[in-house]
Amino acid sequence: MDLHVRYEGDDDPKKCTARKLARFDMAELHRSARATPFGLVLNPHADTALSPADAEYETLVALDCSWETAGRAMFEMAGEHRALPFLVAANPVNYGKPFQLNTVEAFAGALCILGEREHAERVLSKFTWGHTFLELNEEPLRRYAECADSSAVVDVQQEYLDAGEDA
Ligand SMILES: C[S@@+](CC[C@H](N)C(=O)[O-])C[C@H]1O[C@@H](n2cnc3c(N)ncnc32)[C@H](O)[C@@H]1O
Repeated sequence: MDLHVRYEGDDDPKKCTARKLARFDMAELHRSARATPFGLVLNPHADTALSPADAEYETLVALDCSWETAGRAMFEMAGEHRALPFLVAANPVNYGKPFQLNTVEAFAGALCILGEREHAERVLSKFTWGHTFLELNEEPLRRYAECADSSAVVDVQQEYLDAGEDA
């Protein structure tokens, strides 16, 4: 799976995980939506959850911008848009927050669900906290990767959301 980033550049460049991936030739940055290749777009506002049924695609796209500007309109670009199911961030900025992943975490979560666990480990290995993302999300990632389709992923996600409400 090729990793592409629609790079907005409005976040702290020193902490930007997409720029770091690009430095290691692990992802390609694009400065405009037009220049960004068609593929699976990781979009937290999408109506459909990512599932193993999406593994036929060869291009994964994230939008790297600050969470303050990451509204629905920012994601207007060609592609098949998918939201990631319940997963928890492990990065020092948003540690423990569900759904609000940074770009490398979003790529890694998606790669695991799409059956490319080794690729996920490779991208995360560039970050000191990277392996923590896989540890924190070990069980949901394994279960999502076993689902047949998006609705099965949503059913599994509901169990984690319900467990959170009971806690
Ligand atoms: C808002 S940017 C923030 C990036 C941060 N500045 C960094 O350095 O990594 C994170 C991107 O990861 C993807 N992403 C994060 N959480 C997601 C989710 N729950 N569902 C789908 N995509 C998500 C989206 O493409 C989103 O725009």
